[in-house]
Amino acid sequence: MLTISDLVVRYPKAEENAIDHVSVELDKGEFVCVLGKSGAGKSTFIRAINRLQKPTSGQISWGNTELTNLSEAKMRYLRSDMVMIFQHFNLIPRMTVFQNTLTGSFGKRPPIKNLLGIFSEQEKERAYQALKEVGLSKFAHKRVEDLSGGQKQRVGIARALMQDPQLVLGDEPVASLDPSTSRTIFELLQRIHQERNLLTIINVHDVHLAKEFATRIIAFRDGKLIFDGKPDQVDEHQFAEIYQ
Ligand SMILES: Nc1ncnc2c1ncn2[C@@H]1O[C@H](COP(=O)(O)OP(=O)(O)OP(=O)(O)O)[C@@H](O)[C@H]1O
Repeated sequence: MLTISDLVVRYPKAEENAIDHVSVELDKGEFVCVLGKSGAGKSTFIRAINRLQKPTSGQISWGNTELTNLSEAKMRYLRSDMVMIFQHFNLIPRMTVFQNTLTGSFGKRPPIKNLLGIFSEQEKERAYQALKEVGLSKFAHKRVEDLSGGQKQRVGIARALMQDPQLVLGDEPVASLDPSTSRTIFELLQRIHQERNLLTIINVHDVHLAKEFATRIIAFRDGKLIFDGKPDQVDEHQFAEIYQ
């Protein structure tokens, strides 16, 4: 269970809170899509959960662990429970698909092994397995820079699977992809979500995708949580409220 209590994020020198006293509980098994117009606070919300953005006040708890005051070392370990899938993939373009996937195991290994690039047979096997899961086995030894956007995002997902995550965060993971590829990526995320019984939280601009794939939708406006409900409750009236 992810429990967010009275969360505030204010950026330095900003006059308004980017996240303004938000409380919400999200549970395993839920596929949550986060809606809101540009600047509403979606990305800040997602980034505060894994502390890429430090909260100004309030609490975020994952299970029994309170995240907001955790030391960086402990957070680093815990973060490996959580994975982030980014809009621009955050891959290393000149490295192969396989090498990029292996980097997903970094969080739980001694830094020296990461630095030297030493991986066990078991880790390599897991990377091949992750690539199989996202349908990229054939591309394992291709350089990432030679892939399409959708394929790159699959590498991002394979890298995430290497961490054996409990919580998947997506910061607009399909914003750079065409509609058909976006749908395929959502199908993949949904399959992984269901097979592993995860908590998945994804920012998305496309309301149709959110309504089709989410089990729950939350929406922000000016940093405030203004909607929390089932996808079929996002009707024309709600749509106008969210995007006005
Ligand atoms: N690094 C930053 N420094 C200062 N202000 C920021 C920073 N990042 C975001 N903001 C501000 O915080 C608010 C929320 O931004 P955020 O990126 O979370 O919105 P968003 O809903 O994800 O928008 P988009 O859909 O355009 O990505 C906005 O007013 C934005 O200008």
